[in-house]
Amino acid sequence: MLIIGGDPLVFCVEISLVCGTLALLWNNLLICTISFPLLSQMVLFWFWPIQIDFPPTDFFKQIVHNLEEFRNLPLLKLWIGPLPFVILYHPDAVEVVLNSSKHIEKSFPYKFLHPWLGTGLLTSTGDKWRSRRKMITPTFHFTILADFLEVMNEQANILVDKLEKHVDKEPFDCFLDITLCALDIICETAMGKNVGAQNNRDSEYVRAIYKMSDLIHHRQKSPWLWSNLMYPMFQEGREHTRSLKILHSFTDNVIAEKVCEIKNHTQQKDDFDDNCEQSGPKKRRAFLDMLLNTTDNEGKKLSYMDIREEVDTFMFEGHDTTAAAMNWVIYLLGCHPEAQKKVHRELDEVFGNSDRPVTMDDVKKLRYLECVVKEALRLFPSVPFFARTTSEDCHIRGFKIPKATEVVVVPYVLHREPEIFPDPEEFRPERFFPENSKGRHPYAYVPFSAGPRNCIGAFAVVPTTERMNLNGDFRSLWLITAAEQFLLVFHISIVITFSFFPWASPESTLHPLYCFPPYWDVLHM
Ligand code: HEM
Repeated sequence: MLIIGGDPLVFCVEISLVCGTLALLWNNLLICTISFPLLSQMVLFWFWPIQIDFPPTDFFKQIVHNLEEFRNLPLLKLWIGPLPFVILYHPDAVEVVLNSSKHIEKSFPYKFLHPWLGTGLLTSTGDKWRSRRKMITPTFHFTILADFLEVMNEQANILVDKLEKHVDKEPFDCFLDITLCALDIICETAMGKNVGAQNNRDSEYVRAIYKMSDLIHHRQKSPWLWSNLMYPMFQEGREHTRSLKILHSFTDNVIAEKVCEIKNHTQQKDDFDDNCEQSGPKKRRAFLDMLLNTTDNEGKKLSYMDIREEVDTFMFEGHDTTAAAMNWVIYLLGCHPEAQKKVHRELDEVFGNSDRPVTMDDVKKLRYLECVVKEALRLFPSVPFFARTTSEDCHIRGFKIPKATEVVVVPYVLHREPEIFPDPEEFRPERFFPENSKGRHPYAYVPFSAGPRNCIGAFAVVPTTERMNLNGDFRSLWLITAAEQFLLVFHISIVITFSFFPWASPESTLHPLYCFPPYWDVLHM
């Protein structure tokens, strides 16, 4: 009945979950792995190609729905096509994987990022990942981030000017405006190139980034698109090749320009040094400048392809996540006028009537706003799930998980554990006040992942990964993460502007026309 009347994936997921659960109750994950895949695969392979093409919203909604239903079970397993995934949604389970320096290998679906991102920091593994992480970490030093603040201020001003045009007018969808602002910031900080996406939303590069993200997401959940040989035969595969060309030639040009610029600059500096003392305005350095100068332990520089894969990785990881988070923060403040009022009060205390640029000191003083950002990332983590392949046998919540198992951490569900976050669906920034976060399980809140392979954007101002794991234990605002700073600066501008809007005033809530990242919206219907 379910197959005929409903969605075959739901049916398969449910069969797998029930079977998996029974096997787990018998305390033997392997029985489950061996006994049931045939049934699930048969159904999936017969029906998937016809019916799995439902929107990403439904796909995610189904997974979350099932996890909520079985939350009280120690572990769950989900089949995606021929692949079984062990799902982790309890802090003890998440800790085993994230805290380990062994389980650093990314899961199979990350392979579809390789044509675009190569094996950069996000997708690499083993020694390559270790040495890259060591090389790149210093470029996220606090002082370097302070330089980037200037770019954030400039771009945030452009955004505010755009938003001001809507004051006292009809409600509108601000999702794209905010996303383009995030994109401009990452382009300038990562590559030192102003792409002007905010003023030209139709740029070929911008369109290619979005197309590529959609294509990869779709391919990850469509087993018939997995073969590299077959993929180009599909319309999607051809679009993939086209977008890839645009993205790579853009990065190629930027790197070539940069190399040229550095050569000229070195030449000019040598000539200049020969004649007199150096003076003039300080040149802003981008992540790319640093990559071009970075060396490994043996003093070897990164190759051209190494640099390109890292620039592409940071372009992708650095803007999508922050854009989603900013949008959610604004939405939640619009829905919670009391919290919005408090943010306003705090901004007034720090800025008064001034419209000067935001400084690092200002950011440190905005304690309530920081809690708002954290609570938004709890409810709507920008990376709602991420996955690893286990590198050795391990034990999770009493079960033996064999080497090479695909495991998925689902922060969206983890962050809703009612024993740790009572009334989990409620937006309560107070949860992150220092006095309320004492003693919280260190792996109960992981919007930036955690452990040695956490988000490098979050790692920046925290001296050790272990300290970063103490999520919620932010005794000093020096521990604000890089990614959060990025969000806060935007946020200040946005809140100021939005306060002019009748529908976002403390007395009202955001208009329903407001649009969200696609994978979340149906969850509230
Ligand atoms: C709200 C903002 C952000 C959130 C919520 C976030 C979240 C995450 C998460 C969950 C991961 C782990 C992904 C996985 O294991 O597959 C990750 C990894 C990563 N993030 Fe972020 N991120 C944010 C901003 C940034 C920014 C601004 C940058 C760079 C400018 C960045 C660069 C990276 C990189 C390079 C990795 C891979 C790290 C590694 O594997 O060693 N992220 N991020």
